Amino acid sequence: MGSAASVADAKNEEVESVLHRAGEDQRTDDVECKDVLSIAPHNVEEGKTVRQEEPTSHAIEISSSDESNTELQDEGVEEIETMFKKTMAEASTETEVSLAFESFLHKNGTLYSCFSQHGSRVYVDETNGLVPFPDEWYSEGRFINANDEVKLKKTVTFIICAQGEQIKKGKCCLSVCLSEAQQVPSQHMAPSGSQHTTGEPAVAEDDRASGVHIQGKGMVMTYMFEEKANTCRYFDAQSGQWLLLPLQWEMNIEFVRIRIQQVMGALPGLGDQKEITAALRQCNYDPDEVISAYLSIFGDVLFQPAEGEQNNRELNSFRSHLEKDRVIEDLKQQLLDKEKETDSLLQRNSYLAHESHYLTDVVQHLNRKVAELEADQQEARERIRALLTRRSTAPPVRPDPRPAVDPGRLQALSALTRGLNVSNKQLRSTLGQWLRDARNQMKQLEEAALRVSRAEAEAHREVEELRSLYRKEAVERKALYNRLLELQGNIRVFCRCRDGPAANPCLEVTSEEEVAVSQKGSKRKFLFDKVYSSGASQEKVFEGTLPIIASCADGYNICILAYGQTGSGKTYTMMGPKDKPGVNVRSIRELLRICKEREKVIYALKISMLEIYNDSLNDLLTKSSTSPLEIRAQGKSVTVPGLTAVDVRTEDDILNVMELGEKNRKIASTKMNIESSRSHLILTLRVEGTDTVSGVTSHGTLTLCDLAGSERISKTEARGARLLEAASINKSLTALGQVFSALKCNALHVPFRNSKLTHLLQPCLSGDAKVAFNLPPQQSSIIAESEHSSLSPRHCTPVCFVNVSPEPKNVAETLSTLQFGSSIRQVVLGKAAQHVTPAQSSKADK
Ligand SMILES: Nc1ncnc2c1ncn2[C@@H]1O[C@H](COP(=O)(O)OP(=O)(O)OP(=O)(O)O)[C@@H](O)[C@H]1O
Repeated sequence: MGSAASVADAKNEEVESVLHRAGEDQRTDDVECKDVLSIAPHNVEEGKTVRQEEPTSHAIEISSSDESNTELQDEGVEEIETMFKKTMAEASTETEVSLAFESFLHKNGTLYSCFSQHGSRVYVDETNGLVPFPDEWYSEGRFINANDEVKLKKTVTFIICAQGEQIKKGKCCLSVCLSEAQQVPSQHMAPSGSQHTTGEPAVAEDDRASGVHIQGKGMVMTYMFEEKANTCRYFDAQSGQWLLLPLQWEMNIEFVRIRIQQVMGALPGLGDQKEITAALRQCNYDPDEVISAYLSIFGDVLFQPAEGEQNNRELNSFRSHLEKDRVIEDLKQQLLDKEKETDSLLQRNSYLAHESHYLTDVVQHLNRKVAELEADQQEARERIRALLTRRSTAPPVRPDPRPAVDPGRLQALSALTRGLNVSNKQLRSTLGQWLRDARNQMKQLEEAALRVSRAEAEAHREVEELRSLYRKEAVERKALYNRLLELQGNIRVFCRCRDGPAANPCLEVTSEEEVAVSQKGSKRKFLFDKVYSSGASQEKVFEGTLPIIASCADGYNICILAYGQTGSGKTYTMMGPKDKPGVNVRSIRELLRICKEREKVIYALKISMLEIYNDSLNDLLTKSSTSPLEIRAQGKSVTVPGLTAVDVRTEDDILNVMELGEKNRKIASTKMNIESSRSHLILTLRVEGTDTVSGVTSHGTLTLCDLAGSERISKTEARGARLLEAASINKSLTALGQVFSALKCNALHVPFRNSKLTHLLQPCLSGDAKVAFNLPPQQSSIIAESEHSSLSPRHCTPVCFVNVSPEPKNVAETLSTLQFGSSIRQVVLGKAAQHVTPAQSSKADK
């Protein structure tokens, strides 16, 4: 085994070296064929041409172009023969030489031709010839049609010729890549046969000339004429003409036979030589074209060698299948055509049926007509006959003499008629013109109306826009005005009208801010921050005071007053019935809610109630007081020593306290009010809040004051004690008016001490003596809360309800009350002060 292997290796090396040299020779020599399949002796000298023909048919011919170098040629021939004896010893015995031809596509785009033999591979380099295939290239590219390589192992017919004589002929098996084989140019496919035939000397040297034995004719000379396509003809001596050779004979000509062999060698599956001959004829005797034609038709099934009969059968069956398919296709097409034809015939048929139906109807109709006409004709004939009969019997009728016509009159009539006709024509044309004009005018009018309506809509839209703009402006103006008042610190005055008689009320609420009073035919209007009509609910009325409540929890003194004539609804507004609580209850409820909401602040609420009756103070939360209460003033701060102050936590606590105070209030029946309050009620709620975070303490006071009735004494018809009450009430209310007057004109002295009422209300109606500490905001969450809730000074200024009655008999009091309210509305109190104690000094202050 070892020796055999070494012998084989040595043989391969030799082949490889020959191949390598051949590559070099190809670069330097005038080589006719540069195909990598060229195999040449390494010592072929200059002047010799190594010619490789028909590489795809694998027939190799080596011929010399220089006849003078006979010795060298002989040497070359010997060497070639030796080499082939070595390398293709097996060829003659149909043994395969495992020399494989491959194409390698490098990733840089270059296609290399390679050979491999016994596992070693070389490739053809443009400059260096055959070079060992680098290992790294395996990962840098791929072999093309490597699979086909195995399939295309073919038996190679080789003929070695020298000086036109065949010196060696044999077969070997080589592997060739299909792609390469297909890429071989067809010009290399020149016929290789050089068999000399007997016949005409003119074509004796030509390989197209040949001879064939034809039955009955003997041996005839053939020649491949190069016409438009090659055609094989034989020379008919009898006729002296070149005649077309039948296939049966043609396939035996060497020229054709070689090509048949080539085709059959490449496609072992083909068996019918006659058929191949026919194909060759069709392909201009180009075996490559025939092979590719077969391959394109039957595919690579032809690479598999098949038994002749079986192969024929398969091919025939394939063809018959193809034929059948074609026939089926034709039949299908015919069927489609027939179907279309049938459709059109059916359509035509239905159209004709329709036509026939219609024509039948027409014929019937015509028949009826004919019958009618015949009947008419018959009748006419009978009548003519009757007339003829009558004429023959009756005397001739004389024509009536024509009436005599006056030609003059006839002419006049005719002229008149013509004139009338002309007039009529003119009238028509005038009328037509008028109608056209009228239509035009109508059209113009319609357009104008359309324009007007559009303009109207536009104007309406503009008016609406202006209105909405005006409303917006009014709201903004109002807001600005309110803001101005807030900045100034004006007392807020709300007017509430109670219900009255439906007929002739002296009061009229003209807008949300205006009320008008009619007296003796004249009307006076008063402006307030808000006017509530008799229908306004307790909730609605409270809404006006709601914003100031929160500031009490921030350490401001808040005061809400109710002023008005007896029976005008002051107590109703402030206290209200149980089911419709008034401002007092609602304010305290709101305050409790706010205190509860502020989790970081601990609030302590104390409530006290007193009345000012006949200019003396009564504690309404105790019955045990013996000595009258006195007011103690300390700067602008006012206290009532000994006044009961009850701690309250819940709404119920407050309601109970208020109920107790109400019970203790001095009430008497007046002519104006069955349950008239004869005293001023002052309910004070002190709110002390301690911030658990900063330790800052706030001291706010909510003062709710239900003043006694402001009626004139004469009207109450009071006597005795009632008279004294009334006088005292009037005095205190007058003092209140004087205080407001002084405040309004910014007087240096404000007479707060003229009455107990004004004295008690001093902290609410003036700048407060207790000045706020100048604390940084972060130290006081109370201040922060206050700022956060955007409280303006306005939110801390007093609120005064002026209650009025619409009854005409009370018009004077109503006017007086409204004047009072309108007057105090102009009082400017300035910025309210916040009462807070810082954490460090809170103890000292207390
Ligand atoms: N807006 C109102 N809606 C319904 N009833 C009202 C209204 N205003 C007043 N009243 C009723 O009119 C009567 C008199 O009202 P109220 O006692 O509140 O008047 P007053 O101004 O407090 O009188 P006085 O000064 O004499 O105490 C009460 O019975 C009260 O219920």
